[in-house]
Amino acid sequence: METANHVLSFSHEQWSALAQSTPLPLTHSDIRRLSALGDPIDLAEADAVYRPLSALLQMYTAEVGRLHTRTSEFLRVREQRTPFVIAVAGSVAVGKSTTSRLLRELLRRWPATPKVDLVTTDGFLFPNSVLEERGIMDRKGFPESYDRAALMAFLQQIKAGAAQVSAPVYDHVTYDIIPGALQTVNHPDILIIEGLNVLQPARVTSTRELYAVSDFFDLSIYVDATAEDIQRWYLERIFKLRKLAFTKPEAYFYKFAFMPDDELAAYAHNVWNTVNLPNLLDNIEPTRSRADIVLRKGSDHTISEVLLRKL
Ligand SMILES: Nc1ncnc2c1ncn2[C@@H]1O[C@H](COP(=O)(O)OP(=O)(O)O)[C@@H](O)[C@H]1O
Ligand SMILES: CC(C)(COP(=O)(O)O)[C@@H](O)C(=O)NCCC(=O)O
Repeated sequence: METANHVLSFSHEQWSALAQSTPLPLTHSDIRRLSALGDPIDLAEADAVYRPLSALLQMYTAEVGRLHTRTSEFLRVREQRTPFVIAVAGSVAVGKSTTSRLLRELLRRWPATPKVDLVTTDGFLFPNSVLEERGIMDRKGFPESYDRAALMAFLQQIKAGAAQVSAPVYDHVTYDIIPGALQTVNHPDILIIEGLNVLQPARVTSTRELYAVSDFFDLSIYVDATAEDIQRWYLERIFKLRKLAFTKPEAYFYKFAFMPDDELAAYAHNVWNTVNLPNLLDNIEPTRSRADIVLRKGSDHTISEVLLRKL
């Protein structure tokens, strides 16, 4: 017997057709702002695919807002609504940051949600000194490389409705946490939290409580692609970074700035095969089915399929 499917699937064509009936087409000033992000985003794709997605996310936040008003009346409480938290998960180099920055800009355009913040979970990695002490410097990005309790506490504060909640900051140039640096989030309408491991299931703690960071999400998105495509994007990104970030003397990878192409490619293949691919297969991909929305990308970064859980 065929099992019933709890997921709706839209092809690129079906999904982009929704753009025709979606409000807020991109204006010249939106295009200027999106271009200023510096991401290689195809603006026609942003308008056709990500704009309907932002409309759908907007619908979810508006409905939760209505539920908040009605339940507050029923309970006779006067609590301010908490930020709507959207998680963005997926492999290293699948395009989580690019997708999150684009969604942040598109969501900000809606009158009900002008304040959208983005936090990446790399700020919750343990500093390199701790990773070295624990002998897990080559496990950066694996679940054990994060200060999960600090991430939980951050999200718990956000969903408590606290003002001024701070997160540590990671620097991809120095490849480490910036000592003392903080990103402060001040009660946004929407918070996007982006990272490899945000959909990890609950673990038993020393107090024997089961907890998962996803307990504090209102909605989650998994960005998906084949491991072969992601590996290529990872390599291409390293070559792009060599021309930019790696040339800074303070860069952790400064030694790579002048490395011959074949040596840099060999290094990147090695990191992919020994770190990022095993992390994808063992820890990240198994969480895909927990997401509310899956964005499946084709080899040219276009969204080939959108999968949504049925309501
Ligand atoms: N929609 C897109 N169109 C073109 N290139 C993209 C797109 N999304 C991501 N990329 C490129 O793919 C690489 C990985 O994307 P990035 O957002 O940095 O991944 P992640 O945050 O998942 O590590 C980068 O070089 C980025 O410029
Ligand atoms: C910093 C990252 C762990 C990503 O962190 P995230 O924001 O997804 O929590 C990753 O980009 C990374 O640097 N991984 C280490 C292996 C590598 O150098 O590719």
